[in-house]
Amino acid sequence: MENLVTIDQTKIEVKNLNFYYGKFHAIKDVNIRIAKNKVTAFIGPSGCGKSTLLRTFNRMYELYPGQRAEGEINMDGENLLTSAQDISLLRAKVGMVFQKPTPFPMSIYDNVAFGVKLFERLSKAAMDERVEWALTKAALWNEVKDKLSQSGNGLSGGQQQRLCIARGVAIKPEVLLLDEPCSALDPISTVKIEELITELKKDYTVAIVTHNMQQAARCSDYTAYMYLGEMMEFGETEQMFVKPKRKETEDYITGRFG
Ligand SMILES: Nc1ncnc2c1ncn2[C@@H]1O[C@H](COP(=O)(O)OP(=O)(O)OP(=O)(O)O)[C@@H](O)[C@H]1O
Repeated sequence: MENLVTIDQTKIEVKNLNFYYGKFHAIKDVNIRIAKNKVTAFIGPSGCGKSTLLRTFNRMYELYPGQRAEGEINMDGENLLTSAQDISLLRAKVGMVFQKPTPFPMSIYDNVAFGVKLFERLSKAAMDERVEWALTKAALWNEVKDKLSQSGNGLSGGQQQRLCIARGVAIKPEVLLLDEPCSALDPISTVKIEELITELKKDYTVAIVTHNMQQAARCSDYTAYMYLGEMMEFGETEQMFVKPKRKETEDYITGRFG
C-alpha cells in the first residue's frame, strides 16, 4: 500500500498511527503517504475516522483534553507528533478549511489579512497585494473586489467557503486540509471549489474528506477508503473507481454499502 507513492513524492508520511478519544480507539494502525502537489481524497462511511485522521495532520486534536495520537506523522523528515516546533507555525504550514464556512466577524479584507498578520509584517501595499492574490487563487476576487470592507458574513454560503479557502491560502501553507468543504454548498459553488482544488495542487499538497464519490473521482489523484478506523484501501483514484481491489471498497463507491 505504501509503495504506490514513493518517499521522494511524499509530503506527509503517516506511520503506524493510532488515535484515541479517551478510551475509544478511533484510528487503528494507519499507514499512508500523502503525495506532494497532489490531491488525496479520504472516503468511507460516517464515523470511520476521516476527519479524525485529517485533524492529526496539524495536531488540531491537541485543543481537546483526552484526545491523543501515537505513531509518526513525518513531514519533511520531522515527526509532527513529537516535534517541539511551535504549534501555530505548524498550523500555518498545514492549513485547514472546515465543513461549514466560518468567516470571522470582520470585513472580507480583514478575514484574509488576519492570519497573515500573525506571521508576517507586511506594508499596507504588500498586504493589499497578498489579499488580492489569495482572493484570486480562491476564485473570489472578481465577486468581492468592490466590497472588501463589507462583512464576510454578508456573502453567500459558497462565497463564504471560498473566503475561508482564501484565508487558508493567504498564509501560504504547504498543505491544505479540506474537511467536506462542499457539504453546505449548492452545485454551482461546488463546481467552483472543485476547479479551485485542481488549481491549488500546483502550489500545495491537498487532502480532502468527502462524502461525494463523484467529487473524489473528479478532483483527486489518490483515494483512501477507510472503515471503522482502519485504512482499507489506498490507490490511484482512477484505479480505485474503475477497479477497486476490495469488494468492500466497490460496495461503498457504488452505493451498495450498508
Ligand atoms: N470528540 C469526540 N469524542 C469521542 N469520540 C469521537 C469524537 N469525535 C469523533 N469521535 C468518534 O470517532 C470516530 C471517528 O469519527 P470521525 O468524525 O473522524 O469520522 P468521519 O469518518 O469523519 O465521519 P463523518 O463522515 O460522519 O464526518 C467515530 O466513531 C466518532 O463517533
